[in-house]
Amino acid sequence: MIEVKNLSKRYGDFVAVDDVSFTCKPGRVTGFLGPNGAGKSTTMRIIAGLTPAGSGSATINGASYHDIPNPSTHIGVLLDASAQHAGRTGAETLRLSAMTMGLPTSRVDDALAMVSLTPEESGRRVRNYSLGMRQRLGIANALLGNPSVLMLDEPANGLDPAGIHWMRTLLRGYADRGGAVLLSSHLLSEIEIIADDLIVIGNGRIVAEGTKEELLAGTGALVRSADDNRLAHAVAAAGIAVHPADGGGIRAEATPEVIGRIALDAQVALTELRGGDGARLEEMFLQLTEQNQREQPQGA
Ligand SMILES: Nc1ncnc2c1ncn2[C@@H]1O[C@H](COP(=O)(O)OP(=O)(O)OP(=O)(O)O)[C@@H](O)[C@H]1O
Repeated sequence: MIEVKNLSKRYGDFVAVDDVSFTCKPGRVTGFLGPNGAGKSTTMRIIAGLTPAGSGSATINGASYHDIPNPSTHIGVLLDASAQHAGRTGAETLRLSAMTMGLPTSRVDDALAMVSLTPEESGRRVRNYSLGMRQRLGIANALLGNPSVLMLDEPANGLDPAGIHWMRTLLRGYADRGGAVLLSSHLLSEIEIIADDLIVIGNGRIVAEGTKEELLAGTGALVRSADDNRLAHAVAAAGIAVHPADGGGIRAEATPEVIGRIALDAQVALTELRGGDGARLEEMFLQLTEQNQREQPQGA
């Protein structure tokens, strides 16, 4: 598993990762969600030993990357699927990787089979690969050493819905066999499909974490009515927190039953009433994204 404790990283005065702690557990697919520039790649690069931590620690199965004798047999990493050599075939790419990692080249066929790349496809040059095939090849590369931990930076980037479902099946199977997966995304919709657990990061800090069910359940109610102002006053008068909802209507921190009862008493006709459906996570994420766009450092 991956354990990150009080990890921080500065670039000059800019704090890219700020006291980040989380655990990525065996048997679980953990989604690392945050807008562009939130600090996901920096955290992953530190875990993979490519960027030194400012302070704090990141360990894989209890040891930091540089202290593991043959790291690729513990952690498979995909940080940039477009970084593969375009002139080599997929199979050549993997054979070279296997040799570099000191692994038998027999692992190449296993890894290709795991990501469903056919012999015809793996015999093609990478320059002729679709984005989806590049992602598959990158994941095959990460799986070569039969590691117990997989760490993938934006693996679903650019994949179509079928590709995303394929990835979910692959990662689900891997986690069901006891593996721990950490994958990042800047899209809530991707993470919702693929991950079991979520870590949400914004401006270098963890802002929410928990199981997908916990975070997406939301406790509130979304309500639209003939008179949202009057309803909001009635809800507030009942001592319930109320906020404007994205796209109109209001979001109240109570169950739909309670809100329905208040609307009835206040004689406000409802046009829509439903459970929060993760609206809070979505709103929080939208706010983070907006905030982040304002707070990008100069020249970054
Ligand atoms: N080598 C560097 N020097 C200066 N600033 C950096 C460096 N690497 C990253 N940063 C800054 O740190 C912040 C976090 O970047 P990071 O790449 O970790 O974010 P991210 O969440 O992975 O976003 P993205 O999805 O855009 O890759 C960004 O503002 C970025 O500009």
